Amino acid sequence: MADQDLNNGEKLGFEAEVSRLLHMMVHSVYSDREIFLRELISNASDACDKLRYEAQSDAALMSGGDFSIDLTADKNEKRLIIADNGIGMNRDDLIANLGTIARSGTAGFMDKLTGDSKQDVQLIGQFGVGFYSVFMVADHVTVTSRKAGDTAAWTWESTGEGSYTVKEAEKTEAGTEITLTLKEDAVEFLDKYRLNQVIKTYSDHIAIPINLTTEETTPGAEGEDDKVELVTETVNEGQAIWTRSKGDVTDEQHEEFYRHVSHAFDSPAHTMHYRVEGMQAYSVLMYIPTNQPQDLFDPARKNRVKLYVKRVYITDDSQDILPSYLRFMRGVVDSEDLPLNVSREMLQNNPTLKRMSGAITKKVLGELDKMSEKDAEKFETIWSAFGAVIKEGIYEDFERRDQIIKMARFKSTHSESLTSLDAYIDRMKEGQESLYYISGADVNALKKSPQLEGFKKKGVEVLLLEDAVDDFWLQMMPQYEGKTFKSITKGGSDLADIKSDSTDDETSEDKVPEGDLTTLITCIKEVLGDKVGDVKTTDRLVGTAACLVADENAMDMHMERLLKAHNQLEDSQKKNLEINPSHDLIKKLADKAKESGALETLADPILLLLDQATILEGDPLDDPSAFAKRLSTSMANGLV
Ligand SMILES: Nc1ncnc2c1ncn2[C@@H]1O[C@H](COP(=O)(O)OP(=O)(O)OP(=O)(O)O)[C@@H](O)[C@H]1O
Repeated sequence: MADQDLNNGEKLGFEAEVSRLLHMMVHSVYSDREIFLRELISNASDACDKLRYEAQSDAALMSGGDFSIDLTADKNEKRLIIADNGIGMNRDDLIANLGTIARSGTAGFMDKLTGDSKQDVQLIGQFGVGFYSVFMVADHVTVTSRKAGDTAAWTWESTGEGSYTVKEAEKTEAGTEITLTLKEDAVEFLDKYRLNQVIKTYSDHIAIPINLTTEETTPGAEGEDDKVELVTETVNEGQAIWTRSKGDVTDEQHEEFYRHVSHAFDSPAHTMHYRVEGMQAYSVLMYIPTNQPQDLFDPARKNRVKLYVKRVYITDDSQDILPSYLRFMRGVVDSEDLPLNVSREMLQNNPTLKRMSGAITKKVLGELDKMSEKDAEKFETIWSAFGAVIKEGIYEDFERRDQIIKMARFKSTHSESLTSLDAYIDRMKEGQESLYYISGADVNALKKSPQLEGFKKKGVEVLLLEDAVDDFWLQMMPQYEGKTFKSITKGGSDLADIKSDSTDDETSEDKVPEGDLTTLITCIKEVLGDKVGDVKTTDRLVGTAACLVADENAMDMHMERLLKAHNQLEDSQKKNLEINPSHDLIKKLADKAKESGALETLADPILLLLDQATILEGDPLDDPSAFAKRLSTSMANGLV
């Protein structure tokens, strides 16, 4: 609710979520309060980048000279001022940016709050809370800003308690000046050495000079007052980190730059820092994160790598720098060849960018490939976080699909660790022609699938595919190294041709004789009618009497479920019921099927057989109450 303030400003309430957040900032004790400075400097640097870009097409916007971030510590007033000559904010920007939760990092933070303030406060480090973190150290904050190109300036002011005011102000140049009146227990952030240390730790990589002005006192001579002077020094290197040579950048600097550039709070799992010269010239400083970024599975599948041209920031929204299946990468690509005045629109289908993108993609995949051989453990960690996304490349990058599938890792019944397809092939059994897999969203459920029983018994390895994308790339790539992928939930799994590990196999088993089986199958078909496609015997079951499988030429059952869930498929295809001729229940049914009146006595048990196979698939029953009745009758009969 807006209302007129005494100073003629407009008083506005924070969005409810912001109030909640600010309450935490004001009242909780967080040990790493110094991060507020990182946030403010990072925002100031982004603001300068934005103005530099805008000024490419409108030089008049650049009225303030070279970019810099200027910090002034005023011990008397207990004030710390952070000023930049970047893009600035108008009144609406101030309200939208400093009155609501607009950024995903802060939203992620809010989502994770538990209500236990001790626990919650630790999340600040993991998610960051942007500008609002200033209220950990300041009890009063003013932000005076003038947007480049505007003449009006505005001051935003708050104590972090429920509301803020916005009023017109005077400011001679575009940019933003933030004044923090520090809390009693935060005056350490006025000390030159402390400020130096914080800036060096978190912001050394910032490509704009960060100047620090502090008061320096020199003792006066006998009878004279001490001399107090203002001293300004530039604290950071001020050189874009990606233009430094590889050996000059420490791990800590990479970590800080990664956090700045990706707005993330984990550490990079892998760093790629290199420069290309020749036909094309560009620098790359990219990171593979440790944790999955929040927007990883957003349908927009957006890239976040920032594009610079000759050190000038252009965009972080170019979908042409890397293919979507590498959208987890974070960092910077700085081209020497693109024109400086390139507009974001011009980047689409730009041949220079395309060539660069192709080369960078090749390099990323090459690096992953190398890592998969030389540092399997690190590769598996990265694959576990991003494999599901990289596999999209098998589906959509025809040129690199072979390379991606070769490096892909999968869960399997062989062991707890991941396997490559090459390693799977090395372990294939004599007589095994296909690469067997089962797909579904939950690996633990997959491991219990009845269809696996026969494979386990024969020691035949089955890949457990748990990512939705698996069903899609399998359509594009039905074979690997001349071997066909076969779903074990489909017919034709030809287990009989594979030599078994165990000796107590097939022969010793007393199965239902062929003739009796034929009678039983006829009976089952009669009872089930068109509820199933076909009824067959199978050797894929051991402890289970019957299961449902898709026809050999039909769509895999998991794929069908996925498509139905997305309304892309209406009718399911009929499944085949496969029965286990070694199972006691099937033996008993086969005996009964020979008697007269079998159709009537076996109707309920046969329907139950189908019901339980349906339940095992995790599918709902068509008629649960009929199932309950059948089950009760059967149990009652059994108990007599
Ligand atoms: N010095 C500044 N100059 C211009 N705009 C600013 C400045 N500081 C903040 N802003 C604006 O306020 C917004 C919110 O800032 P905040 O630090 O809360 O989050 P953020 O910077 O968007 O996210 P992150 O902290 O992940 O970088 C920024 O996106 C920016 O638009």
